[in-house]
Amino acid sequence: MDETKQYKIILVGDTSVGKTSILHRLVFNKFSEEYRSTVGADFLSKTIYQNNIITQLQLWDTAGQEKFWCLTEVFWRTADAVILVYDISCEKSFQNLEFWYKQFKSKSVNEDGTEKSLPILVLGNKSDCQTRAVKQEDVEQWCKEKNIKLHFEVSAKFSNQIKESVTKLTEYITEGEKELENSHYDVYGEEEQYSSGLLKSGKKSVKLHSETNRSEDCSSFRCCK
Ligand SMILES: Nc1nc2c(ncn2[C@@H]2O[C@H](COP(=O)(O)OP(=O)(O)OP(=O)(O)O)[C@@H](O)[C@H]2O)c(=O)[nH]1
Repeated sequence: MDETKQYKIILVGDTSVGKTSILHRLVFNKFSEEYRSTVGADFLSKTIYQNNIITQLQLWDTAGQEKFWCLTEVFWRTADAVILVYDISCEKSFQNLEFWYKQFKSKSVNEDGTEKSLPILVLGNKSDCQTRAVKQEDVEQWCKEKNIKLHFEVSAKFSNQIKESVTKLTEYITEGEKELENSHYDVYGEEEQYSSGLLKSGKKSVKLHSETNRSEDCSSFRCCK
């Protein structure tokens, strides 16, 4: 019988960087130019079949607008990985990665209060934009400082590197687990199958987190869309 794994992955990043668009591309293979801000958090699910392992991803789309952010320690306690998203055409969205990094670090603690070390994927979205404002090497340097191994530039609009990056993150989580079990796992060479479906739409109560400041976000600059 196939083994089944379930992972909860949380996307965070400034408003308008394209978190919802990335998930819609990944799950429904669709893209919309329209912008509707996320309130609270929603999740979409996706299943990956790989090496007789069925991996069910619960992908949480969170609000980039601080006033709609409502993620508590309890929510983060069950997280298996985080995706930090910035917009390659908006410098502020990259600068604010530090804010998002600190936010989730402060929230993702174990029950005994010790820090949880979650796998992190950094995505620079809107790689289709002509107006680049964030240098790839600056992001690489930032990732290096934080010991983050996974960084991709992606485009939700043109479906560039979305599937690949999330698959890589899934492999990374699985590898980490296997390492703990001290056994080998071959992640390459098997066909993947993706299923989609909106399982739940959450409009959560609003709680303002103001312990760490961040710069003005992308929405006020209206970067490349
Ligand atoms: N050119 C381009 N535009 C994109 C891309 N991804 C998203 N957009 C546009 O950027 C805008 C914001 O996208 P969303 O996916 O709603 O952004 P979000 O990060 O979920 O925003 P919040 O819900 O406020 O946190 C929309 O107008 C999208 O059409 C992309 O890859 N390329």
